[in-house]
Amino acid sequence: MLLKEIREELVELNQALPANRLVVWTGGNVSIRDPKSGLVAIKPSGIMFPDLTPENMVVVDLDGKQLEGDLAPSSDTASHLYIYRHREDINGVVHTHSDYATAFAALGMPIPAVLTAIGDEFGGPIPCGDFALIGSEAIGKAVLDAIGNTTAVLLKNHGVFTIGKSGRAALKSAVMVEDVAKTVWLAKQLGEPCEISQEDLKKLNERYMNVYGQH
Ligand SMILES: O=C(CO)[C@@H](O)[C@H](O)COP(=O)(O)O
Repeated sequence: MLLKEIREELVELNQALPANRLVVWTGGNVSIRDPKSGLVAIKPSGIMFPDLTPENMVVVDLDGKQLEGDLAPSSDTASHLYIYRHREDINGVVHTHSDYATAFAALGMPIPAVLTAIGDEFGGPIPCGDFALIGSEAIGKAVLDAIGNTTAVLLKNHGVFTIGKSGRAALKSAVMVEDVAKTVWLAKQLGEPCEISQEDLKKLNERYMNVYGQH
């Protein structure tokens, strides 16, 4: 069986979606690209998260040819693959419908850069990309058209897509998006949140990426 360790990690990352309250029922999906082979492992479509196992993960090549797995792959497979084909630096893609971030998406509204946590993690506002129908690579194109240099994007009327150098990095971005979306939503109930300057956003992001934590 191909990609044993990646399959195990992929189950863990997919199950982290409901555990972090980023999805309900069978919503959302995670994929990981194996940097060595270039193959992608992705969640099967419409399966309850507790029923995901390393064996029922689906392995596809970058053109979408199913190499392993008996179940149909995630509905968003073509879009994940579009992202991997166009971004060699990305090895993890996460899609969620997390509540607060998706409320912004329902309005087609970016999340403004009004918290240091947004500067740290995203370096600026979290953009909102165009509406795209589910089932083709259109969502992947909308993600890359809007995402710029950051790791998260809202898709209008839909939800959240995040990308990362690894599946875990993409998951972290998805958790952070929901956290800041909630705080910004709360702030908007009290008034108009204050934007952080471009200069300070850049400084926050550089410190977080290069100094924060253990180096
Ligand atoms: O919103 C969508 C489709 O983009 C998904 O999040 C589905 O809700 C889950 O689809 P599968 O990955 O299970 O096919």
